[in-house]
Amino acid sequence: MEFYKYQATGNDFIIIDNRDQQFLKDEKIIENLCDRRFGIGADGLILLEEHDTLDFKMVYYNSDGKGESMCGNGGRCIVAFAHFLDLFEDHTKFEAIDGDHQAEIINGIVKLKMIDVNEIFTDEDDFVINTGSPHYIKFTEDLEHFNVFNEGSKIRNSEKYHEQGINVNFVQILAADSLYVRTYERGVENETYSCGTGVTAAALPFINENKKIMVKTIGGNLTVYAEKVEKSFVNIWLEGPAKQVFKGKISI
Ligand SMILES: N[C@@H](CCC[C@H](N)C(=O)O)C(=O)O
Repeated sequence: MEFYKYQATGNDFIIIDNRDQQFLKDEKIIENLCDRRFGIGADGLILLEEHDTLDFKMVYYNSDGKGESMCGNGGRCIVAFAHFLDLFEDHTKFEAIDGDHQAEIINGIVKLKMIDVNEIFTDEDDFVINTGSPHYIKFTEDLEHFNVFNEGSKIRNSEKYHEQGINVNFVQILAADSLYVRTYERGVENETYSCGTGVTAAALPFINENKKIMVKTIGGNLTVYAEKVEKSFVNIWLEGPAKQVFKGKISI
């Protein structure tokens, strides 16, 4: 079976064209394929499937083989893959676990429309925001020297969150429209180089008259656009590079 490897600001994914439904959706197989020592290695695995009315369907799994949430960087990668497969010209619409998404691609830069966010919850001094996947947002200083793995896994495995899990984003404010974000991802159970839904969640509290927030991650830069309408955030777009890295054959 043929697979492709894509990365979007260092968040990396195995992508398989599953329009023929040949891929066996088995948690252990997906976990093994994503293993960086015994498999191909990736933060997640994504299947591109047929859709009745839209260009395609995205089926996402974290590297632990479980798939219960949306992946923003994975969404941008599958748009680049669908473009590579000639499924659309420059604008597309596809279905993911959290609903339908519009996207566009220009010169390898993918802009993905995210779901509307109707509420920002607080947890002590921190925020909890669902952008298709659940995110804990904690502000910190000197993020470069911060222990994201230790502090992130503490919150993710805390009594309040351990059952459902949560992605934990540490955010340093660089300017009114510029952030640095590092994320401990549930389902990878480690820090990843970037998390699209996490970057989006981190940017939303900064959206007011300012509709564009630049976000630095370990793997590169992303831009979040959104509009605030009363307590809700609408017209949310995540923009950044998404790239095919290689292709190969799975021998299982
Ligand atoms: N890397 C992703 C987020 C993937 C989902 C997350 N790990 C979860 O389980 O909620 C992104 O770019 O959004």
